[in-house]
Parts: sequence; structure tokens; C-alpha cells
Amino acid sequence: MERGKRLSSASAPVDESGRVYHLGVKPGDVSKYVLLPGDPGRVKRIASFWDEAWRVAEHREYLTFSGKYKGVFISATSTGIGAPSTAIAIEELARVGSNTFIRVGTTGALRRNIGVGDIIISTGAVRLEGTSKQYVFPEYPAVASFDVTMALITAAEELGVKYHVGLTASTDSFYVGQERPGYKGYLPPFQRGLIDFLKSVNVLNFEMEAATIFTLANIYGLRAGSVCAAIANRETEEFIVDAGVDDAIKVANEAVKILNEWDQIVRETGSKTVSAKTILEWYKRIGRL
Ligand SMILES: O=P(O)(O)O[C@H]1O[C@H](CO)[C@@H](O)[C@H]1O
Ligand SMILES: O=c1cc[nH]c(=O)[nH]1
Repeated sequence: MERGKRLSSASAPVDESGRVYHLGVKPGDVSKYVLLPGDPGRVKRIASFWDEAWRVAEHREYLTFSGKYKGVFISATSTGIGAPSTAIAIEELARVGSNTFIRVGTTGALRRNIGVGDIIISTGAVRLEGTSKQYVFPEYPAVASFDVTMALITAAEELGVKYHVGLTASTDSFYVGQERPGYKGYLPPFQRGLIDFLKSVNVLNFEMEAATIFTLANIYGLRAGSVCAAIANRETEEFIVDAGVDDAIKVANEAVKILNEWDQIVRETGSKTVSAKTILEWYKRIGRL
């Protein structure tokens, strides 16, 4: 948005064509299905797997591409690192009509049995970040949508990608908040043992955006899921830059295609939601049953 431009209001700033203030997208620019990487650089990587792709907007940490993937209108918008910028992305994408969000991220695994390069599909998130607490009290669940999650699992199965399914913990800090010693070894007592505690309550991994995405999607009745590449393992201390990211991207793109086909079957059969019946019908149609 150019300097000096007058927007509609302070409480809901948009320009005359409905472009939202931070993302700079307007209704019609983005698909209802939006992939959400934290890293703007990953948006182009995601779009490189599409049949058609065009840049829609770029402002601050928010880069948006739209395009076609196997006939489905699809978009990707980077959220930036952490909860505050991610909440802005969800708020503004929802206002321009997006209703199905899939985080495509990187993550640190907490269990030895999760290999670096494996992907993790999250069913829910521990809200160790602050932004969601400015929306609703901590007891409110940050859960992924079962249909989006099932589409991610189905995509991983179809693509033969090694995946794990379970809870993630979303933090506001990459270092001390994920029990990494800070500068000069700083680590406060209340962070010591965090990894062991989270492992003991069956949390698989750390990242920094899923809890915000899930909480806001639940509040607004929208759909969300998450697939992250385990680039680090906190048990083995391995760290391989971008390990598994292409697999996470392929699974997310394929999940959008699958979900779109399930949504179509739900509409045709007049069901209320994606169910086992939908998925069985889908397998029949692709000749698997
Ligand atoms: O690779 P992205 O999607 O940014 O995700 C992870 O990487 C960042 C930290 O390195 C945080 O955003 C974390 O959630
Ligand atoms: O360990 C990790 C790796 C990626 N992102 C995180 O938040 N933590």
C-alpha cells in the first residue's frame, strides 16, 4: 500500500478495492484453500510444484502466490515466524474468503523415532504462544480439522512419505522457549526439563505457528491442518536444513486436491461433512476399491 494512502477505517483497514492492509490481497485474489509456510522463500518453492502460478502480493513477511494445481485453484501465503504475524495472516485471509488453511512448515522433533526428514501431521497444538491468549482463554482447544488432517494423512500414504501424527507444541521463542540455551547459556529454571515434560505428555514436536492457526480457525468455524518437515531432532541433536520440506510441500498440495474432491462428493451426496462414506466413495472413483 502506497504511503499516504487513506484506508477505509482504523478498525478494519482496507483500500477501495477491499485490499487488506498487511497482506495486500483482495476478495477473488486467493483460493479458499491456502497453504501457510512461515518462510516467504517457501511460497515460491510451493508454487513451483503447481501447473500455473502467479504472484498476487508481497508486503513485509507476507508473500502470496495463487495458481492451479491439478485443476484446483490454490494459494500460498507466508505467515512469517511466530504467532502475532500468523494471526494477522489468518484474519486477513479469512476476510477475503479463504476458509481452509494448511500450515507447511519445518519443525523440531522431540522423539528419537522421528527421523530428520520425516514429516509430522498435527492433530492439535499446545498453546505455548501468547497471541491465541489474546483471543480466548488457555483452556480452549487448538485442534486441527479432522477432514484436513485425514486429507494430509491420505496424501502422505498415497505419496509413500514417512509421516507421524500427533500433538505439536507451538512456542513464541525458538531458543529458550524450546529449551535451547540462550546467549551465554542463559536458560531459566522454568524452561529446564520442558522437552522431557512434553515428551511425557505425548507431544511430538516444537514449532511456532500451528496453535495460532488452529485456535483462530476453530473460533471462526474455518478449517485448518498442519504438515511440518522435521529438520531437527532434539534427542539425537541432528539438524539438516530443509530436510523433508519438499515432501511436506508435496503432501500439502496433494491434500488440497484430495480435500477439494472430498468437498465435491459431500456436495453431491448432500452429506453434512466429510465422512468415511465420502472417503470410500472417493477411493471407488479413483479405482482403488
Ligand atoms: O519453517 P517455518 O514454517 O517458518 O516454521 C518453523 O521455522 C521457524 C523457526 O526456525 C518457525 O516459524 C517455526 O515454526
Ligand atoms: O527445532 C525447531 C525447528 C524448526 N522450527 C522450530 O520452531 N523448532
